[in-house]
Amino acid sequence: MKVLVTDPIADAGLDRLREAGHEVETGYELEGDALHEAVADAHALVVRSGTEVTRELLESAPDLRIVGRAGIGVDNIDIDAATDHGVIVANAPEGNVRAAAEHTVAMAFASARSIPQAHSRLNNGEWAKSEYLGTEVNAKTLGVVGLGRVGQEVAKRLAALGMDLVAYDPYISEERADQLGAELAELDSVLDRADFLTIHTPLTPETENLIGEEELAKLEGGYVVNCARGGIIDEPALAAAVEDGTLAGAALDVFGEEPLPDDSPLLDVDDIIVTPHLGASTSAAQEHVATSIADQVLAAFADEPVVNALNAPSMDAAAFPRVEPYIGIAETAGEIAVQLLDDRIERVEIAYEGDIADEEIDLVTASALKGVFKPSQMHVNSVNAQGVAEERGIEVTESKRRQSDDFQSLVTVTVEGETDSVAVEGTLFNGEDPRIVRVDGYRVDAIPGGQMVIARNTDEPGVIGLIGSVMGEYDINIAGMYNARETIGGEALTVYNVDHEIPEGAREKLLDDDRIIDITYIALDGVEIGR
Ligand SMILES: NC(=O)C1=CN([C@@H]2O[C@H](COP(=O)(O)OP(=O)(O)OC[C@H]3O[C@@H](n4cnc5c(N)ncnc54)[C@H](O)[C@@H]3O)[C@@H](O)[C@H]2O)C=CC1
Ligand SMILES: O=C(O)C(=O)COP(=O)(O)O
Repeated sequence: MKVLVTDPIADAGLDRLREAGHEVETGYELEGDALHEAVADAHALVVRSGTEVTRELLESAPDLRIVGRAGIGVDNIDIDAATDHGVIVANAPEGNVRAAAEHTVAMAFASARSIPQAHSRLNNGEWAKSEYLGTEVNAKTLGVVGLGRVGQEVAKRLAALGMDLVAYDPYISEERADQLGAELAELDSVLDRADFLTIHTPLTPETENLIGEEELAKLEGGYVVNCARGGIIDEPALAAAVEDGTLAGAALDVFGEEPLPDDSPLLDVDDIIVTPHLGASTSAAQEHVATSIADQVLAAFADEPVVNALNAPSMDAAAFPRVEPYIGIAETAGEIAVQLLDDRIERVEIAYEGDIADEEIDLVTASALKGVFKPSQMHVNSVNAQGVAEERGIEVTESKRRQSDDFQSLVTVTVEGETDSVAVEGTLFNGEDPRIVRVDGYRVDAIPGGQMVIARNTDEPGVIGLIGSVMGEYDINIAGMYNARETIGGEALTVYNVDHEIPEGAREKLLDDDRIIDITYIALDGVEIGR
């Protein structure tokens, strides 16, 4: 597989991918057409904040399985477009949290004590001691906007340095805030009370320009630190507020446009200090995020759950082995059911009975849908299966029942149209052998894999012989056969596991016989998740 890495990541991550046998191409300067060309045959794309992963870029990458963000923020990735293309997007949400929090604390101090300004004066030979009178953080109030992972780490550190905490975050529980000793309040109240305001939300449509001229005015006399994302604070308004003395200072690590252009108004103001998006740039953080993303790329290649997938079902690694066999069973059941349906598909129901009902089954459901859509040749996988169903107006339901009448666990995929409905049931024998045990009401015992032929025929002597001899004529070896019937002389269904594809000629020959109602050939490639 080819992994294209377009922003610098730690060698530990690159090595992990290479050691697993993959081709790793680094292209840190790639832009425009060169970037589109490089991604054209990539199976994974690894980025940081420097690469815009747009819909157009994803369209240039037909083989792409995963975009790995070696860091937290994914505002540079069009996740909806990735989902539409069946591409997993995963980030590394933990590895750089402490680095970002420490940088925030450093920036708060640097701003409050004018460290960069004083340093620069001294480098110029000026001993400007009398010009710098700083502010202590002790006994001041820290306003935190976004009390998530980074915000909490900042809050803990600055609380330990004597600050009172007040936070604005509509999506965090009162209980969690209490544990941190933070009071939750509305944004206006946080702005009124804070001496230092620190931003830690992601950049989203909701947070874009969250802090504008009016908000900055409420913070009068205070300091602003932004180590989250440019675009959350209105930059011209911030430059003006610091310039005219409404604010004491600002410290910024992130900007609306990166790299920060030379003519940015932020660069002309002495009390605004800046760093070039360094929050995550420590060796420990970089090593951690690079290896985390490498592991997730490898998981995606191996069709295993991707732990920090943002647009695909993910699952606890310990539970995966218990669920994995059902992923293949459900896909097969979906594929068989839809091919036997004599109708336009309107609903899919996936029913879980027995032990499997206690597990996280999102991946299994996605896989059943993948099977349902497979014969349509659409590019459907566990990432976009739900979306494809929705787009097509196909209703998807799941049901769970702890008891199972005959099996330890049973997964039933039912596809329904206006007038027809077909259910296919699968289970694991002895906890390890996957079996399809019922097809459209007929009890069978078929191995879900390889190539299968499902014959529906009238139940009368000679039909099985006929099918056998036509298969023989076309050199098709039968590996297994499971026959079931409704009533004597009624309709029968036979599942054949075969070693070769059924040529159209054989199918037609069989269908020419009145006793054969239908012949469905299904080539199954077994468990294949993520693609
Ligand atoms: N400067 C740098 O190098 C780094 C920057 N970051 C930035 O920091 C951001 C936050 O990272 P984490 O704390 O790990 O994310 P997180 O998801 O753990 O926390 C974000 C918090 O913001 C809150 N939030 C969301 N919308 C909000 C709104 N409209 N108003 C108030 N609160 C809102 C959420 O409820 C959540 O608690 C990232 O999205 C990234 O953009 C992260 C790491 C390094
Ligand atoms: O992890 C994040 O969200 C960051 O902002 C870090 O960005 P970077 O990986 O240094 O480009």
